[in-house]
Parts: sequence; C-alpha cells; structure tokens
Amino acid sequence: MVGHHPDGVTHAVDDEPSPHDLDRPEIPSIDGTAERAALERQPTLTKPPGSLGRLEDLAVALAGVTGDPQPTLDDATVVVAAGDHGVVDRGVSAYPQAATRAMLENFLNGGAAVNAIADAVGVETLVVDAGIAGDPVPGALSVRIDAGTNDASRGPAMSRADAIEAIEAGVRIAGSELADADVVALGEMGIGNTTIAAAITAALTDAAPAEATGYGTGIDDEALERKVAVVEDALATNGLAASTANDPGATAVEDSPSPSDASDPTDAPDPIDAFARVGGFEVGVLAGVALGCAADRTPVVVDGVISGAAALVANALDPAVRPFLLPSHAGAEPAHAIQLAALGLDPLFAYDLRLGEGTGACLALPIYRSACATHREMATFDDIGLDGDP
Ligand SMILES: O=C(O)c1ccc[n+]([C@@H]2O[C@H](COP(=O)([O-])O)[C@@H](O)[C@H]2O)c1
Ligand SMILES: Cc1cc2nc[nH]c2cc1C
Repeated sequence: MVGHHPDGVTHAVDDEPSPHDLDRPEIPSIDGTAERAALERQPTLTKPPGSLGRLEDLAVALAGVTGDPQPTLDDATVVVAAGDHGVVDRGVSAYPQAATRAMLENFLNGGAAVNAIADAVGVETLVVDAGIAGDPVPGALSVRIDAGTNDASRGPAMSRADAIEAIEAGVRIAGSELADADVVALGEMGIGNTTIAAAITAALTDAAPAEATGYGTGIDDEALERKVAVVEDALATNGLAASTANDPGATAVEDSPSPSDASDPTDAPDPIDAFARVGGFEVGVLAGVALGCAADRTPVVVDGVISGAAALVANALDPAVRPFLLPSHAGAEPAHAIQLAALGLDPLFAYDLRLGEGTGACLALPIYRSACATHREMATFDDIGLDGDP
C-alpha cells in the first residue's frame, strides 16, 4: 500500500490505510541531466544571449519535464471534459444546464471555439463525458460518474468514492487515449462550474469566497452577490474553511480514516474529501489527467479557472505534479489569478479570455512549440563560423 506524506513524497505504508485510497502512478522528478544539457545549448545558438526572452526558459524547462534535451511537442491533444453541477439550482449561471449537453454535441460536431482554435494550431480534440445531466451523449468518451453532482451548497457534491472514480478515470485516460501525446491541454464545459472552481480555490488556498468568485458566463451584480453566498454556503456546509484542506494538521488521516463511500462534512478533510465536497466530475477527471500525464513526463497546459481548479486539486494530491503544469493565459475569473499564484505559474499572455473549453491552452501551444523549435532547429555559432561572445 502506498501513502502520501504532506511533504509530497510517496512512502510505502505497511498496514495503515492510505490517506488517499487513490490508485495512480508515481510522478518522477524533473530530469536534471536533460535540463542542464538544454541550458548549455542555449548560449551556443545564433542569437544574443537572452534575446528570445522567456522562450529560452520554456525550452530549458520543457527539457527537464520531458527528459529530452531537445524536446518536440508535435502531438498535442486538448481534453474537453464535461460535467453538470447541482449548484445551478441556486441561480449561479447566466445559462441553463441544457447548455452543457448542447455544447458537448457542438464539440463533437466541430462547431465550438475550441474546435476552431485546435484546428488552427494543430491540436487533436478528445471530448469526454465525465457526468452531464440526462442520458449519455453518443460519440463522447464516456467515463460518466453520475448524471451531474449534488448541490455543493447544501451538502457534499459527491461521495468520496465518486471523487476517487473521477480522478482515476482521468489517470486512465492519460495512460490510454493520451499515451502518445507529447503535450496535453486541459479543457472543460459545465454550466455552474465557475462556482465550483471558486469553492475549490477557496478551500485549497487562503482566498475568501468573495475574492475567488466572478461573473462566469456573464451574470449581473445581483447574481454575483448570490453566487458569493453560494460559495460561502458550500464551504460552511461542507466543513471547509479557506486553506483547511491544505493544512497537514487538519488532515488527521491516521487518527480517523475517511469513509470510503461517503464524504462526511463532519470529518476534517484530506484533499480527496475536500474535492468531493465542493468538486465536479469534469474537474476530477482533469486532475487525474494531470497526475497521469505527469507520471508519463507529458507536460500539461492549464487553461482557465476550471482547469486551474483541477490543477490545484492535483497539486494538493501530489505536489510532484507541479513542474509538469504549464500556464497559458491570465483568465478573467478572479480565482484564476489566485490559482496561478498558488501554483507559481506565470501566465504567458492575457487576452480577456473567459470561455474555457481549452481555448487558452490551445492558444499557448504555438508559443511552447516555438520555444522547442528554436531550441532544436537553430544553427549554432560554430555552424556559421562566428564567435558567439558579444
Ligand atoms: O475558463 C474560464 O476561465 C471560464 C470563465 C467563465 C466561464 N467559463 C465557462 O463557462 C461555463 C461556466 O460558467 P458558469 O457561469 O455557468 O459558471 C463553463 O462551461 C466554462 O467552460 C470558463
Ligand atoms: C454557449 C456556451 C459555450 C461555452 N463554452 C464553455 N462554456 C460555455 C458556456 C456557454 C453558455
């Protein structure tokens, strides 16, 4: 059996139940040899040192992540995971729940923004039904946990077992459908999920609900007030104060193992319970994708505030995932900046994006590919017979 120490190192635990009960592969550390080789190559390339700015840092970082001193990111897939949320009953979105299903069909028909951007930049699209309301949508990869979550503002959004199932489904997708990808972009769809992302962010960082909650699909100020109250309710009802789930002292898993079939708000939460109480199925699947890809040295581009919440969950489960997470844009939802700061991710650009679906992550891909292409394809000063010293 494997347990996870608060320092993030995976330890063998003989007889005790695992605090996480999560079946997932171990994440390696970054490859220092490949990273050093990349760092040494940079000043040999035909440009003044530092003149490619952050592209140079990205190339070196990607060498360490992939273990390849001259990495390529040719095969890219955006995973668009969809789920529905009981919290929509509280009037937190500008759109009805039916929009989740309609957009899932739209992704499958190639008609959404992410399809157009993915096509434009050369990224495959994988559409996953993690648990939308109603019947399954033919054509989507189905890992449906349930037909939507419960209302997190009135009790746990899902059981602990469902939380584990969602995360493990993502790990499995990483090991199967995404096994050949050089890089994976996270995307999602789910009416109500900016409320869920705000609650996860408040639960896993020091942020207050009011700081983490935004306009989502475009609610008005009155609805925003209601949405903040819903996020506050979700935390209070579920025994989650800001940063509770990050406090190793609050975990107390050795003393009171969490029930395996229900997330009980009266128990102090470990990260799985915290996620179960205020999470969403698509968020869990994306967290699992991030963990599984990291285990395979595949970099993962984080999109907006919902995939940012998934990144926070993955990082709470295993901080070894962190170097494998790459930023894209600075999103419009306030929780996004909080998430990126908590993860130490510096966004590449800000374009007033607030769509999700993986659109920002796909837009970032040409920048990451260009970092790799310059690093790999440029001639050296030796090649052109020029002294590289200024
Ligand atoms: O990615 C973002 O930062 C983002 C910001 C606002 C809205 N969204 C998308 O809008 C939906 C959630 O918005 P809402 O208002 O229903 O919570 C969901 O499908 C997300 O993909 C996404
Ligand atoms: C139309 C629409 C498209 C979306 N894409 C991501 N979230 C969305 C929400 C709506 C409402």
